[in-house]
Amino acid sequence: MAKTKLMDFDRALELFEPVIGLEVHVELNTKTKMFSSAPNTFGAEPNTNLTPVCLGLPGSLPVVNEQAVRYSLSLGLALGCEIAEVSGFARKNYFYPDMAKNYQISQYDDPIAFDGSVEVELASGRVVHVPIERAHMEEDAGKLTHVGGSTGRIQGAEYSLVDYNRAGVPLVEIVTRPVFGGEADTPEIAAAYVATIRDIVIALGISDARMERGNLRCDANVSLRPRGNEDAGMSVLGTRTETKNVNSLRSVERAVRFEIQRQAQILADGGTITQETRHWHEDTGETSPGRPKSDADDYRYFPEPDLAPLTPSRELIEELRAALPEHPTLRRRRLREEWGFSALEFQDVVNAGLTELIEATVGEGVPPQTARKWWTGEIARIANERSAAPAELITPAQVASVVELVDAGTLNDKLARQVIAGIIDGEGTAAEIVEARGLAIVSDDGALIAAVDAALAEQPEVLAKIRDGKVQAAGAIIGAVMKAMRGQADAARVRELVLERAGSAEG
Ligand SMILES: Nc1ncnc2c1ncn2[C@@H]1O[C@H](COP(=O)(O)OP(=O)(O)OP(=O)(O)O)[C@@H](O)[C@H]1O
Ligand SMILES: [Mg+2]
Ligand SMILES: [Mg+2]
Repeated sequence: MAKTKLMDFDRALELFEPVIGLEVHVELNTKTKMFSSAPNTFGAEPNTNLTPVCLGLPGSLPVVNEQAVRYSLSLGLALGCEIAEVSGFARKNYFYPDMAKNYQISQYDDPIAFDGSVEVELASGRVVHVPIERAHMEEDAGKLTHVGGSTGRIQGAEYSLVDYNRAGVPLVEIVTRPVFGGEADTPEIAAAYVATIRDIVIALGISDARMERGNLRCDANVSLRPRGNEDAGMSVLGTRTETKNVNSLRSVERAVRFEIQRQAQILADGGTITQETRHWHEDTGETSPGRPKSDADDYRYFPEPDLAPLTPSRELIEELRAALPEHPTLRRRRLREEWGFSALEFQDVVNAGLTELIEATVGEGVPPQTARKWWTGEIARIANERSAAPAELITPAQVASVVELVDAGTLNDKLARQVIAGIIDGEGTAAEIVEARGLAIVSDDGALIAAVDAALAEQPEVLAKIRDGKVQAAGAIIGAVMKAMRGQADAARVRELVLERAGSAEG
């Protein structure tokens, strides 16, 4: 495939203002599906999580999942949306083999939540408010696997397999209004917005939110308009493309950036943008055309006759509002300040998914920087080595018990690492491991002095240097003593003793 002609990104921004709109689909982690009692679990044998409702078999009737409604209401509230007093379901009619019913139950002109705003913080610290048009409930379709052929798509495949386990899984689609005002950071805004949605649904506990599993998927709409229209708002918008199902944060950023550069080149060459869906290719970093799509796509929406409208009570809404968790962006800002971490330190913690563990460890009385050091250091290293999650290896209380022994002078950091390894291997409590492995620091000066004297006697040239006032030479002796003590000594105390004994040793 010929490489797509792209305009330099900075040049594209000189000529055009990028406008983006994001549609995020969130799969809810309810026990059962949106309209049936079929289990909502990932990874089951294909076509086993099914009831007649999932397949739309004649005579089957959908029933709304109450948990899914509560989750959707909570999400709507967390997005700062208004909640509709009455909202209904509608049939969106189209044919595709991943959908046995030939229609998807969705919401159309009366979504459950609308008119919200999400605060998004960029790496630079800039805060952007992304306006939310609507969040509506719908059901997921099944999953197709195309076999043979080279496109990975239904066209050209030898045959395709269909798994309806996902058909009927509850979804919320969150749709933004067009986002203006991004410049060089428009691609980053897109990724940071999706990250914030992910954080919100995780904080709410309503979705597993694993993008690689498709629990959270983003369609990225991008258009450009010539400079000079910045104040025109919605009245002058360029033609958009919609890149479908982008499934990582990095890909969202790359796909938006790519579309800006691609569209800019076409427009600058006097061409026009085709309104279409596009596919993102992780390997080449490019998008390719999908199907043409007009705003007037006629899905023949009509009210779902088998479902009554949703009329959540004021009491329920207020109950859910009161139970909302702290907004993840605000929570992060608060924790960062409370812990006194640098932006980089904090970002590392967030990226490693260690925020909650560090918070719990601090709750056990460990200073934040100490908690950070152990979780991002030794524990993360072992977790990585064993492809395990840190939380599965050791608890915050266990980490605190090790830190306590360090503070008490029983352990130094090196010994503490061995104790942590012992805890992870199930050898017992920190105290038991110190006892069983004989790990405690030797605080008996008698044993230390003997080791220091022996090391000084072995390296008379170093001894002479120390006596000449070259104190930095003591490092060699300290090292030898620490080695002789198998690390079980307090290095600061050893240093004191080395200087003391060198001064008094007879030459
Ligand atoms: N000219 C434009 N440039 C960039 N974004 C746009 C433009 N026009 C609309 N958008 C954004 O595109 C998204 C359109 O999503 P919406 O769900 O409303 O419709 P759709 O993509 O036509 O339908 P479907 O849900 O079937 O994909 C919204 O986020 C909207 O803000
Ligand atoms: Mg949409
Ligand atoms: Mg769309």
